[in-house]
Amino acid sequence: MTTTAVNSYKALTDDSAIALARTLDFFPEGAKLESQEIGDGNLNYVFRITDSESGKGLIIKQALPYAKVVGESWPLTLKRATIEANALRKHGEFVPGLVPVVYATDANLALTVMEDLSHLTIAREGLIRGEAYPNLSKDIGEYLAKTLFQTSDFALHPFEKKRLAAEFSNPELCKITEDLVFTDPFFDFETNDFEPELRAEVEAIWNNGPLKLEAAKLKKSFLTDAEALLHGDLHTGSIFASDTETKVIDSEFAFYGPIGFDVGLFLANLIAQAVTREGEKREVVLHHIEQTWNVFSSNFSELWEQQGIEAFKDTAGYKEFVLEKIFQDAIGFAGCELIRRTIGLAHVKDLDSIEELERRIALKKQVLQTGEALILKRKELPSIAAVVALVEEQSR
Ligand SMILES: Nc1ncnc2c1ncn2[C@@H]1O[C@H](COP(=O)(O)OP(=O)(O)O)[C@@H](O)[C@H]1O
Ligand SMILES: CSC[C@H]1O[C@H](OP(=O)(O)O)[C@H](O)[C@@H]1O
Repeated sequence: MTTTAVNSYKALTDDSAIALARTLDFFPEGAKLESQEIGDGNLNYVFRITDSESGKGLIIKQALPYAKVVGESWPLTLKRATIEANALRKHGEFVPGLVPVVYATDANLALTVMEDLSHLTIAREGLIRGEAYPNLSKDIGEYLAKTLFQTSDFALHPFEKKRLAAEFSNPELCKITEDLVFTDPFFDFETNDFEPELRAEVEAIWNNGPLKLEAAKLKKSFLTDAEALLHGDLHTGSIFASDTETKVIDSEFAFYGPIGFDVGLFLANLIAQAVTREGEKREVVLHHIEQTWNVFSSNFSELWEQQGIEAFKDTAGYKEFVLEKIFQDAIGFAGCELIRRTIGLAHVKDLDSIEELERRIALKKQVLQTGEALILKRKELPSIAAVVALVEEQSR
């Protein structure tokens, strides 16, 4: 059910969200509906509409014409709602169990109406509370392999791949990532945000020529390597989880980019969680880091063998070359994400919620060092086990 009425843009209120929900063929006529705005992200409104008798609910996500976290001084395209809904649907073709169902969209109102996942927890929140989420890395490894392989030139006719790349052209949201992940943290720019206790480490980054050169190369890859339809912002706050289920949401940053970007962002957010833990609880997250790559690469390899359409697919060494490039990109992108989540505009709660200043600063210094090492050593690290060993080494 896609809404067809021609509406001009207006921000929803609880009342208009309920009125809109009534027009969808979802709730019984006369149902007692309640609305709550539950958005906790940086950009959009999210209304949860529930039938107070049955408890049944749906989600209406609305993009604002600006970035919510900054306000009207940062205008932002409403087209991101269409990108998000279309990316959820496209990825859902390959991993139907790992994304929410999209029930309806309205491009003019910048709305996506989707499955209510409130029985799950945002993975970042659960991980901060010490949850293990036993299926998380297996599911995300599979999500990454299937969505990225199936939207790449290795699986699609070149006309279809280029049609999709044009459909998912997303310059304004890409610009946010180009600035906030790849540029601003490496310069003395106003958007950066860090504790005064980190100033010496931050200035060392701004003055580190070899590090900046590698960050520039990674930015170039992000700008130019149109390899597959990415999620574009795959952090643990974009994933709902429980012990048995995993669902990826919030794909408004989707575009055709380097496969390693989605992989690297997820790994970085696991690393930012791992460093906050000790003992067995840390081992759980370190295992997720290894398993994500292992499941991704074995699924990707299997898809290559069984469904690949590339003429060179059986040429000795080509698959290994492709996987090695993805691995090195992923490790470098993970390094950039770790740095930006520590000193850039948008931080992660895993680190920021540590109340004791001394511990928070010590862990942030460690994360910065890990980020730098991942960027600089990405071509020397032979395996995901070596990446985990590097994370461990930085903790000592
Ligand atoms: N399908 C859903 N079911 C239940 N809650 C949701 C759903 N989608 C989003 N939310 C809630 O809204 C919050 C913000 O959603 P998100 O898509 O991350 O917004 P933003 O684009 O602003 O980051 C999520 O952290 C979650 O709490
Ligand atoms: C001003 S956008 C900052 C930051 O927010 C986005 O994340 P989310 O929408 O999940 O909160 C994205 O990571 C951007 O880099």
